[in-house]
Amino acid sequence: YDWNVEYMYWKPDCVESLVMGINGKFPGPTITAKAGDTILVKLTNKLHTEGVVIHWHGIRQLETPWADGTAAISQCAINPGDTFLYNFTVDKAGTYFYHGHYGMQRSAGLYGSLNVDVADGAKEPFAYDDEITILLSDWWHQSVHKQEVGLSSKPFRWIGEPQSILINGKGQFGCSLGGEFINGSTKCSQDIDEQCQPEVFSIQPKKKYRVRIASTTSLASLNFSIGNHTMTLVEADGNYVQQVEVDSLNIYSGDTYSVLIETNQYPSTNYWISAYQIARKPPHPLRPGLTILNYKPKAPNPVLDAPSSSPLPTPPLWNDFTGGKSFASKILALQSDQLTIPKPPTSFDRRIVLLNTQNNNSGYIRWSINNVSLVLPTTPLLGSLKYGLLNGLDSEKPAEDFPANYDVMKPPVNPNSNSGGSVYKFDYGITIDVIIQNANVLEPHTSEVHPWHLHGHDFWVLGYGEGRFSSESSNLNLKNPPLRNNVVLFPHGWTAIRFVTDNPGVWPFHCHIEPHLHMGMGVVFAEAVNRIKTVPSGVLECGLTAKTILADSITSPDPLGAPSPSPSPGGVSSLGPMGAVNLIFIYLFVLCWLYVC
Ligand SMILES: O=C1O[C@H]([C@@H](O)CO)C(O)=C1O
Repeated sequence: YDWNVEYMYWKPDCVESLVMGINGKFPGPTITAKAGDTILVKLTNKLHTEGVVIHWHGIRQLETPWADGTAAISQCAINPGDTFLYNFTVDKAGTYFYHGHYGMQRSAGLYGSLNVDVADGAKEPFAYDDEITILLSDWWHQSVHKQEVGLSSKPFRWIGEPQSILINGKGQFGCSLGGEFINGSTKCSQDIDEQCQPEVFSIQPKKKYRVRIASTTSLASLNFSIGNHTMTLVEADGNYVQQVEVDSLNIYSGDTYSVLIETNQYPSTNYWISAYQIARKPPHPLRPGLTILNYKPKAPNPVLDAPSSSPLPTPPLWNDFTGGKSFASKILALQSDQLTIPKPPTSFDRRIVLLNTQNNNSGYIRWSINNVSLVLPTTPLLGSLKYGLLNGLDSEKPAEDFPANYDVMKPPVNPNSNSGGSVYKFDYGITIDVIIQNANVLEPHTSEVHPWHLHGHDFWVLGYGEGRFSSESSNLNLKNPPLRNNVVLFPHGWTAIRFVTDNPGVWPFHCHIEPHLHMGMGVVFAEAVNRIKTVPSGVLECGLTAKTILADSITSPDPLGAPSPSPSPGGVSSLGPMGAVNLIFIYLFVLCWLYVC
């Protein structure tokens, strides 16, 4: 793929805004691949004054940790005008997406779908005739730059709830397709702009469809449903799950699912596809993302024909966390004789408890993990760790637990926290348990939902619980825990996950809510960095690593160390031509010295 990232005027929800698009499109193009394929994306930064990177959400980047697309962690941001080549393998079939991972560029619209089919000759554990892809997002009229400044200002300015929920990049602000069914809402007029006309999903009757659904929302958690169509859940985050029938899905930012539907309903009616905001109090009147499922051959005008649809699905109560937990507990690993579904090791080698707190550092509102609010360094951590550049790293070792007397049900007694790069170092081949522990925010009796996402891995979700985690009394599921890369943390509760450190790299683990990560809600796992062999030129030529690489002359032939326009596919050795010359020189010198002695 040859992609240009640029700002464009666009009307995602019928209101003109600046949107970050790819090749003049918003959302970016859908990538469709087969398991085992190599993906090459030549990304040119056409933003005039900002760097850019793209993260391939859910792709583990086996042996290509430098292609994970996290600015200041796995690579230097690509400068305006520069081109960078992402070169990685999609090793496993599933539903994924990609998005910006620098500042709040995901919220600016830098995202698209990434679907991986099974390799030729391989079979999914379910059958379907065709598929549709749905990418959910949320949209603000305030630019992400204003949002970012507000979040780091004193006094703090919160971004508020989204103006619109988008389905495949389209929403309607100030009106609703389902206007007559939503208290206080008005129906959209016919002549809404093409850029915000809902995408109608037209399907053939009497077939089985796979619906791939991913959420790249900045903030919103969503309840997704398709009117009159029961959904059979078959995949979560690129892993097969036990088939279970549901009427709706609770989908948090960073989650992906596949469901199967039978198109067995009366074909002359249209059916609503709806995404209602949950887990945070939504605005009034409700502003769900809406579109329609339509049976061919009748091709509807979505605005005119929406009222002739079956009844609009009713939203759940936004704070129905009991329903949310019941849905989460239905997601279990598929048990299969035909497929090898990895089981978790029965015990762990190291357990890390991560307390999530909201803090007030002299009027600056931050989120912290074990009292450290993540601030990324200017040199990518992959480089500082690989080359042992201590100046690029925090000397402070992050805490593995939090004080026994901390009351997770109350606001913090001391709301102050520290800032830094919270890097946990892991040896190769050990089993890590992480307990993500939620707490009360600064406001009494309040705790929020946080979806946590791990890069470079799938993890087993061992369980969820209320209050403070206790190793004696908290139940963990070792029998059939689902493998995922994203997991919800419920208010005032805990979530336990397990993974094995078998993928050398530097992997962020963070809240997938964009403003929360911006406010420090994450940590970094540095895993067996000594085993990372090659890093192509163009990845680390910034900050302290630029100096090291130049000084050692071990990389880019480009004397300025600027990201090379096209690193060769598969990566080039960090030992560039100059490094080889140096080695020969040292070898000759040692030989002469031995001879003289
Ligand atoms: O990070 C957040 O800040 C606000 C609020 O807690 C303080 O204004 C909010 O709702 C968040 O999720």
